[in-house]
Amino acid sequence: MSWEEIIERRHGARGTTLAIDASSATDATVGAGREREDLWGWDARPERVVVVGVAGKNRSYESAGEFDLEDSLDELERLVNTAGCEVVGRMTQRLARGPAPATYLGSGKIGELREMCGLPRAMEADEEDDDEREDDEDDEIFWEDDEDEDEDEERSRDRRNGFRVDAAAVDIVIFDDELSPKQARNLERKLGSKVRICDRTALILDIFSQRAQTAEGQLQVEMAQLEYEMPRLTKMWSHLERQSGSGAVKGMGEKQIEIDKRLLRERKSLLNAKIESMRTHREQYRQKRKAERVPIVSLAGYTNAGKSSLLNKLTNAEVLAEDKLFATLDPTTRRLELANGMTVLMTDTVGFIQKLPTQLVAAFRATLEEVLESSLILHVVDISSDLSEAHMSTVDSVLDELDAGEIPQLLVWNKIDNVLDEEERLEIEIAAEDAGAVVVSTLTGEGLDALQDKIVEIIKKRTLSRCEMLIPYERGALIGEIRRTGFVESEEFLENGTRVVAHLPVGMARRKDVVVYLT
Ligand SMILES: Nc1nc2c(ncn2[C@@H]2O[C@H](COP(=O)(O)OP(=O)(O)OP(=O)(O)O)[C@@H](O)[C@H]2O)c(=O)[nH]1
Ligand SMILES: [Mg+2]
Repeated sequence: MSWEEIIERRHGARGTTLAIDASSATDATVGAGREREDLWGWDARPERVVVVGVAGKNRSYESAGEFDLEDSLDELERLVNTAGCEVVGRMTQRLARGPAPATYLGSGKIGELREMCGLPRAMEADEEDDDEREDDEDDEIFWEDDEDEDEDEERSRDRRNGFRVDAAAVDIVIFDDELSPKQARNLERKLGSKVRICDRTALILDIFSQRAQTAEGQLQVEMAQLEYEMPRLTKMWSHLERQSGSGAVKGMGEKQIEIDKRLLRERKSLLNAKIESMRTHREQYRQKRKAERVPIVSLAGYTNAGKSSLLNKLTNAEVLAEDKLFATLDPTTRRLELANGMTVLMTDTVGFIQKLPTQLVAAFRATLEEVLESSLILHVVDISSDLSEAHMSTVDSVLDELDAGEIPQLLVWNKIDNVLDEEERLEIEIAAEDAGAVVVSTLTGEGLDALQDKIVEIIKKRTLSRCEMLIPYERGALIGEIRRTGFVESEEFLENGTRVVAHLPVGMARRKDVVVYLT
């Protein structure tokens, strides 16, 4: 049995957690679904989702630069839509100490959630078991309602009213944080078999697995999915044990878990080997590039900030740029000739998001190694978003996690064309000066010349050293190379060669074999 089959058994017949169909992950979701329904006579409507989030009291959501609970759920909804599903309801709760360790939500809220899913508020007595009571005790110790709850309830209800909640039709409940295996097990029991549960991490992993184009990307996502599934395996067999209570079945369940775990472990080492060999290949390629001494400029930023659009605009690349989260997964590199003739390699990368699954960060580290080698990171921000500060700090912390925090960074505040209010625009421009950011619009082209100048200036300052040299006439070709990798400040034709003052990459500036250094 392949590990996909194991996962299939756990998540239901259609494979992935959400059963996303590649064709449904487009804007035409509903239309495509309906068409198929007409053709085949079966219901292919998008799956209906209720999103659920919990906030802790200890976070001050009021300060700028942080996502509040509703923002985070808005983003989760966009993820759900990106995955081709439809959000029909939303539920929030503020708990003094954040999500309840046993059940994520407090028990009162779980009743409400059951109602939202078309189930009776209270569980039937025979649905409860020993494990359950123990969990409830846990709840009492760990969660208390916040005094602000009334106000929060109000907000939550407001938003919820905006949805078409047809209780009986809820297919999946998606939680805004990664659920621990214990939380997932308890919630599954409390919501019954009609409704599937899923969390933010599994949702993002599903989107990634749908979108990965290259073999390497696919392997990395599969690896991350394995890491996610491993600790959760027990869950799918424990119901057998509970139902029968018989020793024999219990034994069988345990045995099956062992077999599954072994299968997953084997798959994991196979993946590891494949990833490792691709890495070696990539390394060779990188060495080749290094030998060329062309500086690398990476694009990093929150998902949907406009990284691919910027690469396309500057280099006429044709990378897919669209109004979807995680449009880009696999890195693309293009040569970019800057205004003064200097060439850089510009690399587009996967976008970041808050609560980015750690399994993914680990799995994508190999791809993101390019970022680590770059001379400059362009940190692209959608400055027209209300959450731009929160996005920036998320990106900074992911870059830190990848050990890229020390690489020179240039903030590129994009989508300025979206800011129509003059006063707001002015404020952004003033703030940009303080932050050393360049304000641009990849849509209108505004600010892109200034951006290129700034890239040149930084690369010149950070990675080039100024030298004055005499290049013999027979080595004239070298001047072409100097122009490509650095800048020529002045040239003067002397008797025994050309006197050149130039800014060169450190490696090149030491080529004493062909150059006579004057300073
Ligand atoms: N109004 C406006 N829209 C923009 C601008 N730049 C990009 N967009 C739009 O923003 C959306 C996202 O752009 P992408 O270039 O795909 O963003 P990305 O950062 O590559 O996103 P991921 O690959 O998902 O991480 C697209 O719909 C673009 O058309 C801009 O300057 N102004
Ligand atoms: Mg992109």
